[in-house]
Amino acid sequence: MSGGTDSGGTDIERARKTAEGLAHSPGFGNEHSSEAVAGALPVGRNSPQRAPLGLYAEQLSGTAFTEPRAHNRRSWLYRIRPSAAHPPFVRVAGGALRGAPFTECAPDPNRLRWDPLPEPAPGTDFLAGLWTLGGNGDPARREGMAIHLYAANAPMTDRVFSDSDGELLIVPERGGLLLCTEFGRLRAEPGHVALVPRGVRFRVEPLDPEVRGYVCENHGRPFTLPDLGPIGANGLANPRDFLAPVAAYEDVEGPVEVVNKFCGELWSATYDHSPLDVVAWHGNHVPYVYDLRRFNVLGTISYDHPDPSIFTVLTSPSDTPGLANVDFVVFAPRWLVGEDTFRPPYFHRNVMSEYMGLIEGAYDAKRAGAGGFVPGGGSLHNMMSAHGPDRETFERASAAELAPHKVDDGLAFMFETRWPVAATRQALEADHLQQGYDDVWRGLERHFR
Ligand SMILES: O=C(O)Cc1cc(O)ccc1O
Ligand SMILES: [Fe+2]
Repeated sequence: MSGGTDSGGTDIERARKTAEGLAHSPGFGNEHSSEAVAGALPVGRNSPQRAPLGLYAEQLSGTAFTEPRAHNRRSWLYRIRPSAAHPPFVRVAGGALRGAPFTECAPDPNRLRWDPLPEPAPGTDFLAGLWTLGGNGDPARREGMAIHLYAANAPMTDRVFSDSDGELLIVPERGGLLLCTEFGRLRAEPGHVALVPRGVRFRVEPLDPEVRGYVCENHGRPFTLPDLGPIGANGLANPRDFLAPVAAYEDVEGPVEVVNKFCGELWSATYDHSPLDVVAWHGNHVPYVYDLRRFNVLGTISYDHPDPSIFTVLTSPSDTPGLANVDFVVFAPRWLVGEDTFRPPYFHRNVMSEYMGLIEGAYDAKRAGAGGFVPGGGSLHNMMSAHGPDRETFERASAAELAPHKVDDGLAFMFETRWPVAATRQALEADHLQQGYDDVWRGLERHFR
């Protein structure tokens, strides 16, 4: 064993220790390079006749070879054994994980809201703890998205996961995660987001006894930073705040299960070694973490409530300019100063479909607390469904004195997608689906005279 990492201990104490002081390679979309052993990365070419130190060279593509340079994503991995050395994959059960096409139930035009997931059974790891709420599109056509939640209390032991159907944007809400990936290790705490690119193998170790959060599975084009247009050269999420890992490999001989999500189903093959055996790598198809508190929130300094696109952290573009396959949007602490303005989110009907989650505290359009919009819960406002501030919020904000006011009691987010989200049967039949959500808009008085 060498290379500056241990052989993948799996208890929480050990994970916490190894997560502290992790080194990173900063930047978004740039060419990173990293080697855990000096001299492991070939110089001046990707595929020398014999790669350094007896390693195997392997390319991992996130975009077609021929996509424009500005969109192209790929990495070169230098590993102890090539990924190709494996027995056949066989279908395995997916637990509460569901995949597109989402045809179990008719897409529902009603406003829906859920409480947090129930506690998982002891020994539930991240993969077993994934629970699919719904989705749209088709991973086989590389379009659309899925919304999952997770609740786990155990490390993934002797197994790793990879998703051929898309990249995974992980949004921890409770407890920290250590992500052990082919590219190295990342730590993601509540308030951070972590992205695992399409096809990258990884294992999750909880850093706390109970972990919980959300996952956006993006079947479409990889998330990128939104253009800034007239905002200028800086603002929103700044590229240097995205942190890729540095190379850290496991040299483990022994059975490790690789579970692969492929066209909506899970498949498994047991390798005779750890596939997290990448000693060096370079490229731009890489995992990363981003601290949402670094988001540079912009908004009005005159009047009116800007559309929430101003809060876009990451966007997965579609083939139609300006139309996202899915956007990831954050509602971070900010000052509200709009004059003669209804300051919370307005009433609206949106052609896009909105799933909202809450990482901590409260959201400024909805009542918090039991039966309201609570951390770990979520709401789905599908295409054209009428929503906006609940009655309490409307009444309060219509009467409020408009002094400058800081909204700093919560962190909410939205996955906003171009197509309606069809909820899974388990989501529509769940005990934690709130009954009577429509009532939050009941009693909005007639004031017209
Ligand atoms: O529905 C929501 O709460 C999300 C949202 C927020 C906002 O500020 C404006 C529009 C919008 O859809
Ligand atoms: Fe909305």
